[in-house]
This record gives sequence, C-alpha cells and structure tokens, in this order.
Amino acid sequence: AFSQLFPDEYQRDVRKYVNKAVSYVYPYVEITFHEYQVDSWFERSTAFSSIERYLSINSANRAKRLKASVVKDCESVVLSMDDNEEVTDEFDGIRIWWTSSKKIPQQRALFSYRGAEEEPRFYKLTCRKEHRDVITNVYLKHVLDEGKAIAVRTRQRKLYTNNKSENWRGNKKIWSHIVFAHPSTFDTLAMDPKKKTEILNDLMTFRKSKDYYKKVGKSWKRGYLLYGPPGTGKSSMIAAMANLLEYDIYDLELTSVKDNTDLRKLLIGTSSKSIIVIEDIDCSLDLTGQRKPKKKKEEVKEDKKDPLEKEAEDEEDKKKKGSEVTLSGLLNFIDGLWSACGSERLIVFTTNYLEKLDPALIRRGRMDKHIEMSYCCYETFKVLAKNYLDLESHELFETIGRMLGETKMTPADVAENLMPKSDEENGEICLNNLIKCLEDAKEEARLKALEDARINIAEKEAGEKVQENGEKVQESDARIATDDKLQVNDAKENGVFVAL
Ligand SMILES: Nc1ncnc2c1ncn2[C@@H]1O[C@H](COP(=O)(O)OP(=O)(O)OP(=O)(O)O)[C@@H](O)[C@H]1O
Ligand SMILES: [Mg+2]
Repeated sequence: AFSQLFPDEYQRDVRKYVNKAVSYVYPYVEITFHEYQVDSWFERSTAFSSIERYLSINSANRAKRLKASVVKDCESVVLSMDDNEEVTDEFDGIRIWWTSSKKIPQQRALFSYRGAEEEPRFYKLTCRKEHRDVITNVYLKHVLDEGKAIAVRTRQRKLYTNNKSENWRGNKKIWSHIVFAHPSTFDTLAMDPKKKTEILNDLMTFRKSKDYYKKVGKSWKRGYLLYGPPGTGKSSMIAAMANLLEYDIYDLELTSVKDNTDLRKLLIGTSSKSIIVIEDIDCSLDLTGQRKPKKKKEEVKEDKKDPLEKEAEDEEDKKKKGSEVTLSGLLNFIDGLWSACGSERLIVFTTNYLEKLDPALIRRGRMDKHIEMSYCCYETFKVLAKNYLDLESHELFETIGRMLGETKMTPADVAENLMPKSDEENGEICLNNLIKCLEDAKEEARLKALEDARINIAEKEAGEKVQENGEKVQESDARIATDDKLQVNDAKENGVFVAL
C-alpha cells in the first residue's frame, strides 16, 4: 500500500520523515552489537563476546531460556541467553534492557563459510533517551571491561612453545600450545621465607602498577633472572609465578629461532598477561655476540676445497648451529622493540651459570630482579617437610638442619628423599632416609675434596722435578699419587695403552 500511495522517488524521503516523527515520540535509544563486524566475517567481534560474558553472569539467573556454548580452545561452558530473550540490567539506578536476536541474512553465500546452521546474532541494548550519555560513556565501558575480566577469570591458561622457524610456512602457527596445569605454587615452593615474600610482593606490585608504569614512562614489563644449580627450583618458580598471576607461559626455545627477525615475530605473537621464558640462556646462544674462531685444522682443510663444496658445508654449519639470534637481537627483544609491543609481560631467564652471562644482558632495567635459587637450607627443608610429610616439627629436624649447613644438597634431592616410597614408610623413616643420604653425601664430598687435593699436589710436583727429600711435601698421600702418575706416564710411553 505504501508503494502504491507514493511514487518511488518520494518513498525514501517519506520513510525518513516517518522515522524522524517516530523517534521524536519514541522515548528510547537502541544500540545493536553484531556478532560479526561488517569488514571481518570470520572474526567474532570482541565487544560481542564481552557482552555475552557480561550478560551470562549478570543475566543467567534472570533469563529463562539459556543457550550453552563451549568456547573454542578453552573447554569452559558459557551460558548466554537464548534468542529473543530479554533481560534487564541496572546501572546507577538506570534500567537497561538487553535482547538477543538472530539476523536473517539477505545474502546467504556470505555466511556459508561458517556453516549454514549458525546465523549471526546480535545484542540490542535499549535505554531511555535521557540516559543516553551515561550509557554510551560509562555503562558500555563497564560492560566491556567486566566482560574481559570474566574472560580472564574463567579462561584456561596455556603453555606455548615456539615452532621451528623453518616450519612456519603454510598454515603452521609460530606458537603451539597446550593447557597449562603445573601444580607448583608459592606455597609448595621451598625457599627462604623472607626471599619468598619479597618476590611475592614484587609480583603483586607489578600486577597492579599499570598506571605507575605509564606515569614514569616505562613499558609495563619486568625482567627476572633466576640462577642457581640444577634442581633448585627455577622452573618450579616460573610455574608458581604463572599460577599466582594467572598468566600464560611462552616457553621460548631460542635454538629453534632462525634469526633476529623471527625472534621479533615471535614476540609480537605473544599476548599480554604472560610470562616469556628463556631457559638455560647460557646454552641457548653464543652470548658474546661473536662467532667462535674456527679451529686451525679446519682452516687448513678449507683452503684446498672448491667453492661449491665450501658453500654446501657452510649451509650445513648453519643448520647445525640452528640459530643466528645474536646478543644484540636479544637485547632489542627485551628493551628496544620490546617496549613497543604489548604490555603486562614478565620475561624470565634461567641459567646455571650466572658468571657466563654478558653483563649487558643482566643489567638492571633489562633483568630487573636477580633471584638466586640455591642449595637446600634449613628453612627450605622445613617447607619441604611440611609439604611432603605434613610435618611441622620433629626431634630429627635439628640434626637435619645442622647437616644441611655442612653439606650441599639441592631441594630436588631432599624432596626425593622425603617422599615415602611405600605405604609402610612414615615421616620418621623418611627423615632418617634423608639423614642417611646426607651422611653419604658428606662422606662423598670429603673423599672428593681429598682426591682433588691429591691431584693438585701431584700435578704441582710433576711440574717441578721430584725432589728426593722435599721437606715441604706432606707425607704419603701425595707421594703415592705422584708415583701413580709416573707409572701411568711410563705405561703410555711403552705403548701399553695402544695395545689395549
Ligand atoms: N625450591 C623447591 N621447592 C620445591 N620443590 C623443589 C624445589 N627445588 C626443586 N624442587 C623439586 O625438584 C624438581 C626439579 O626442580 P626444578 O625443575 O624446578 O629445578 P631447576 O632449578 O629448574 O633445575 P634445572 O636447572 O635443571 O632446570 C621439581 O619438580 C620439584 O619437585
Ligand atoms: Mg629448570
């Protein structure tokens, strides 16, 4: 009837005036949020997802028909209101209506990529006209922030590892992940309580310092260097950090990164709220920034080679070496470009040998906090005893404390000894096992020290000429060692070893 009454050219104008007239008397504002934005049919709108999460918490007990969906990669169920349901929300005494609907596509082909069964949905917010400013400026931000926070709270955390650079082509992603479920926490981590509290405080302060970092003009990142012998809890500490802050972990294997460019790509591929870990940094690359000089023998050989062969060998060398990431590339990764990409990240390096690292790498600002993980002390032992045996005190504790002061043993070894090996083993038996082991370790250390001293003296003496009546040389032990050494030398010269 409408088109009969008015000729085509007037229809648009008439519609416009009708809409205007209606909106004049219609006391509400409506805002719609579509599941898929016009320019990206594949990527779900983040605003839509946030609203969905917000409403799932704030409406779940009010809407009567709910729709359950499993979030990809996450295995958690999100309950959202079903289509054509309406819920209300209140904000600052203002009433807001939300409805969820499906859009009937005019051009089916556009959506066929996602499967025909899923029509894109949208949420419609309705509020009174006079609240328009509050709603658009304050309420919507609140909804989106809250939705994001819910996503963080309910997400499953992930452990990422980088794929080899050569395999990036095609559909392969640069990071692969699995669900991160390491049980280590700061409660189970055994170390000096004072040091532990300090680290805890440091992390908690970091987490809430977004504005502070902005104020001082620093990017919101913090570097930790964990160093100490194997088995002292460095990796456990990283897992505990991730569990405390609820961050993801990116375990960066530098040897499978081709060069600095790829390193940067990997960095850009990390998300915020994450810990980027490089374990055993001293082993991962030649941190002096120089190539090691070639051995003489190789050089001589190379002169004789024809260029083609040489090229092939260079290529092979490259493959063997794997990575061309340099120290300066790594430093850029930490502070140069590092500052420009994303925020709220921790970067953690671990090493067994602090002294091997280039000072440039570990200066403050790059590695802000150096944490030493060291051999088991009494305090560390007490935490382990509590965790492994549920013992807070015992008459044997004192002995163990004294022995730990005399002998170096890693928390990993102590923990292993404290663990009951059968149903019959109770706390006391386990503590005695530990004492026995500590005694053995002490004896072993004593013998080793003796042996070392012997070798030392023997070498010194062999260097000089053996003095017939050297008053300096202490009695028998050293003498025997020297004799042994001489015998071995003789044997070598006589070709006995060759014959063997
Ligand atoms: N400080 C500690 N507190 C609690 N458990 C510990 C501690 N140190 C070691 N352990 C135990 O020993 C095991 C090995 O520790 P972890 O892997 O953390 O050592 P690491 O310092 O990373 O060693 P590496 O230098 O060889 O990587 C852990 O699984 C944990 O059970
Ligand atoms: Mg480790």
